[in-house]
Amino acid sequence: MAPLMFTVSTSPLVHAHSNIRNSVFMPRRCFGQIHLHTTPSIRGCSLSIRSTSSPYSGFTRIDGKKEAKSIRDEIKIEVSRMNASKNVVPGLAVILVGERKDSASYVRSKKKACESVGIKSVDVCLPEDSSEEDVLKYILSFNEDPSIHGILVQLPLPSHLNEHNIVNAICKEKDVDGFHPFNIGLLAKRGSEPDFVPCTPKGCIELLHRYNVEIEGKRAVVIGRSNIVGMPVAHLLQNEDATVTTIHSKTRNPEEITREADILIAAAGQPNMVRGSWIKPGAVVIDVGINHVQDLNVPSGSRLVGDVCYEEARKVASAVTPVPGGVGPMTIAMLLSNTLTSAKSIHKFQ
Ligand SMILES: NC(=O)C1=CN([C@@H]2O[C@H](COP(=O)(O)OP(=O)(O)OC[C@H]3O[C@@H](n4cnc5c(N)ncnc54)[C@H](OP(=O)(O)O)[C@@H]3O)[C@@H](O)[C@H]2O)C=CC1
Ligand SMILES: Nc1nc(=O)c2c([nH]1)NC[C@@H]1CN(c3ccc(C(=O)N[C@@H](CCC(=O)O)C(=O)O)cc3)C=[N+]21
Repeated sequence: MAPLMFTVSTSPLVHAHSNIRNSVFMPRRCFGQIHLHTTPSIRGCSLSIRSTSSPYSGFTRIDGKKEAKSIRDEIKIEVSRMNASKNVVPGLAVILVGERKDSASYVRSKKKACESVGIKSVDVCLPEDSSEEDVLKYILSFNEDPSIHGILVQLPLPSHLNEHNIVNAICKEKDVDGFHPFNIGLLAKRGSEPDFVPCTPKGCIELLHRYNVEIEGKRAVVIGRSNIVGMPVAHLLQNEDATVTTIHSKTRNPEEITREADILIAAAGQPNMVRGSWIKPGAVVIDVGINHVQDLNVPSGSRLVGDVCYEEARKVASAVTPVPGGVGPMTIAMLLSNTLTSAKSIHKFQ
């Protein structure tokens, strides 16, 4: 079979000149080309065995942790430049309702990330049985607070609360999650750009850009259609001229569709759902899934895995994001980026 051509760079030098101010919507120059070949299909997801060999020598592990650090470094410089010029510190308010451990852990990570770049973070932790009015009271007060430039309500909310009413109450100028219908509408509308793009989808596209993955004209398949990840990432890919197919829980024979994908984004919340045999040889795979699975070999008794069986995927794909260390850190970096953008826009600082 003739080798396929795909533009993924393996050189770390290509990451050196990123610019957070316009990086997400700006197509990047493609540096290297990798010649791909087919590999035999692989059965059985080797969950606990770390294989070191890959039949595809040009395989790239997409390092979200490293890219997120580099983005944070750029944001830190911008935050201090703004502070020096305008005497303004960007402020992010995070509202957490209830006691979900994973949500509390994400909120801690966000706080730590804010501190690392000089963004002020304000956390409000409300009890599980809070009423809609309780939550709305905080949102309306942050909407008016000039020291707050971004507001995030950690999802999922307890089931008695109406997510729609709560998310819509965040003023669109401070909607750093990009979940407000105004921003989602602009994302979906041709020829327009939202003020804020949801952080996880933005992080996925940013990784593709930073690794010089060509999107235009490619076949992209997104597994999942949620408001947080699947739907917005499909719009972003389409806005970059990919031909996009979305897979959801009612899709029949999903593996027949994923095998056509040059770019595969998995966001279903199903541990190791995407096997090696689901992947087109040479495809770029972005694993958004965050799943805790039991592992009695580790002291905590559980382990984090994605939606993609990484050990199989690395033998077929040209590039894959790991979990942890892939999309997750990028999500938080994009939240910081959106908060900085908001502060700059509110204070008219370029
Ligand atoms: N790394 C990060 O930064 C982030 C990670 N996540 C993780 O990403 C994953 C998805 O999150 P989120 O979008 O919020 O999840 P949701 O549960 O809201 O949505 C899951 C989507 O996947 C679809 N789906 C579920 N099971 C299957 C299946 N077997 N086959 C095909 N499609 C399926 C659902 O279909 P249907 O619409 O038909 O129900 C739905 O559209 C989770 O693991 C979550 O923890 C989420 C946000 C950020
Ligand atoms: N309003 C709102 N906005 C969100 O963006 C939002 C949300 N609600 N609810 C939950 C999901 C999930 N999410 C993650 C953020 C960071 C990591 C992350 O940093 N993960 C690390 C590992 C973390 C760990 O070890 O548990 C990694 O993948 O390397 C994961 C998931 C944001 N979400």
